Amino acid sequence: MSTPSRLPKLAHARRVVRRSISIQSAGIAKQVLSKVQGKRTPTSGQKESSEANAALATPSVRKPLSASNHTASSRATTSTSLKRPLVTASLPRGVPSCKISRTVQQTPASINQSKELESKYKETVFENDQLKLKIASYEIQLKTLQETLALQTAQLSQKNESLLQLTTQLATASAQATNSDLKSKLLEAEIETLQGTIKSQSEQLNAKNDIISQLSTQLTTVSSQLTISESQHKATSALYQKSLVEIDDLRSQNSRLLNEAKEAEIAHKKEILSCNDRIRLLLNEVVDLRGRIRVVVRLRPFLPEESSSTSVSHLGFPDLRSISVKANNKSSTYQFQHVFGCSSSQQNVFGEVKELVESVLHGYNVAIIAYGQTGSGKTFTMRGGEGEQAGIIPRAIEFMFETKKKLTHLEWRYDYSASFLEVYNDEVFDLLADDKTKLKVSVGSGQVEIPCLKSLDLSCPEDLYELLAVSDKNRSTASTKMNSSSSRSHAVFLLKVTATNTMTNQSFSSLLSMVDLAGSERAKESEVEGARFTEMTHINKALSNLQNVIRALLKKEQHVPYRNSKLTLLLQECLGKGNSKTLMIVNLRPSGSHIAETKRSLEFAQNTSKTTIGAAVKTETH
Ligand SMILES: Nc1ncnc2c1ncn2[C@@H]1O[C@H](COP(=O)(O)OP(=O)(O)OP(=O)(O)O)[C@@H](O)[C@H]1O
Repeated sequence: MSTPSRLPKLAHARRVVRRSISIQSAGIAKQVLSKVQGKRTPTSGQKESSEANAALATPSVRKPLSASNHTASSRATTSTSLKRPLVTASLPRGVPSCKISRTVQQTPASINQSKELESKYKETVFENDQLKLKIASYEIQLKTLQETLALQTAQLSQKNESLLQLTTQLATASAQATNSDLKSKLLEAEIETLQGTIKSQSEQLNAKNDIISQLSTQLTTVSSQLTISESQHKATSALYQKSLVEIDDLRSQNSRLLNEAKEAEIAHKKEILSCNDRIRLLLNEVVDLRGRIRVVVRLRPFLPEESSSTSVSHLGFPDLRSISVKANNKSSTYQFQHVFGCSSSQQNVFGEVKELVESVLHGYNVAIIAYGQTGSGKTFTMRGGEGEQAGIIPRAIEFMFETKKKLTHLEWRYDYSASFLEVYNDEVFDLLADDKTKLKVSVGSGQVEIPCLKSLDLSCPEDLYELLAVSDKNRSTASTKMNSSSSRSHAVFLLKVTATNTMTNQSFSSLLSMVDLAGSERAKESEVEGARFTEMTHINKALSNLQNVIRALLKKEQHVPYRNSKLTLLLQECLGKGNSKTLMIVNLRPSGSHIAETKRSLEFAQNTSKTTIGAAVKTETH
């Protein structure tokens, strides 16, 4: 802050300079006046008046000079008034004193006065010279002062510049201060916002604190509960440990009991199995007692289209095992294992067959053969329709799967696989194959072998229907006078059974053949010719050969002519060989118009079962 302190000094310097200039100027003016007076020799009144005029003619120096001038003037006046008398009052204004002196008469007084004036003049000249010297000295001083003034002016302008710079800096500083003000206002606003935030957060904090205090209370409650629970837990743990020991004891007891139970179960199963085996043997004996080749008869009902001739007066049913035929006033009665009348259901028929199917599950080979003239119901009996109309084949399969399930607990495992073939014109064809190619049949080591025959595993009863759907498409049928959809071939369904017992390591395989023979009819009655006649010839030849085989078996002949036809060759394993059992179902038409063929069928059936126990006995009455 040097500037403000310097400013008064500077003003003071200026005043000093101005005063000195005024004084000097006043001095100079005096000198000039004196020179002029010196030339004109003014009177004191004129001199005073000139001084006054000069003082008045110089307005710039009038005022500052007034004091000093007054002093000088009064000094001059005083000196004048002391040294000479005042005559100016008697002189008119503007009249020079010299002129007065010339006009005045020179007297001694005036000479003295003149001498006095002369000495005064000399004094005045001297004073004038003194003044000139003073003026010269003042001029030098003035010059010095001017130089000083110039120097000080330059310094002053420098200082002014500095002052300006300082002013600029001051302005900058003040702008910065304004900026700072703005910033501070912003900060204030920010602070205000922050204060608001702090306030809301404080409120939240308070709310949270409330929650915390509530939680603390809860925690205290829970802690006390926990303490109680811990003590309970300790008590429970002790109980648990005790229980664990008891459980271990029980476990060991349990495993011991389990082992005992297992052993008992095995023993029990073994006992059941041996019982089962005994039952099987007994069953087999019963089956054998009924005859290894058994025959049942089934009379089908009249069909809707046969309603005009519904009389069965030519047939008689003395009991469940007998049937009588009246022809040409001659009545013949035939006895069989069973005779099923028109009203017998598919289930009734299967009831007779079931024990043989069971024999297959016991390891015996079985053949179930449907025999009869065309249209007598062979296919219906073997295949049947849907639901209650289902025939022997689907029912046998169903029964086998049921039995398989039942025997699982005795550790028996059964696997079934099926083939379906037909013998047409003494050639064998696979009914499950895509193309109809002849199959070769050979017998090696007592077993029938058909190399390319398809065999499908049955995992459930439903698999059978897929198989039958395929075979139905391939079966050889034709429309004849006797049957609109007559089977022109012998259809043979083969079911191979493989059984193993994991407990006893027993295993066996057996075969169930279910045969739907082609219709046995006379050429004359069927009125067939050409290809149909050839078919019929082959059909009858095969049936006749079947009869021959059965006869040979009945007579226990050494040679059984199985090889005489493909049908008997195929069926030999189930037909008479080993422990095989055969059931023949002889189907009859109810109409009296087929009485001759009915009699022939009954004759054929009688011959097949003649020598077995319980076999049909032919009795004739007249
Ligand atoms: N027990 C029965 N109950 C009702 N209808 C039957 C019965 N037996 C057979 N039929 C019907 O009689 C007709 C002929 O039967 P099926 O075709 O089974 O004779 P088939 O002996 O097989 O003849 P073919 O030897 O010519 O093939 C069919 O329409 C069949 O539905």
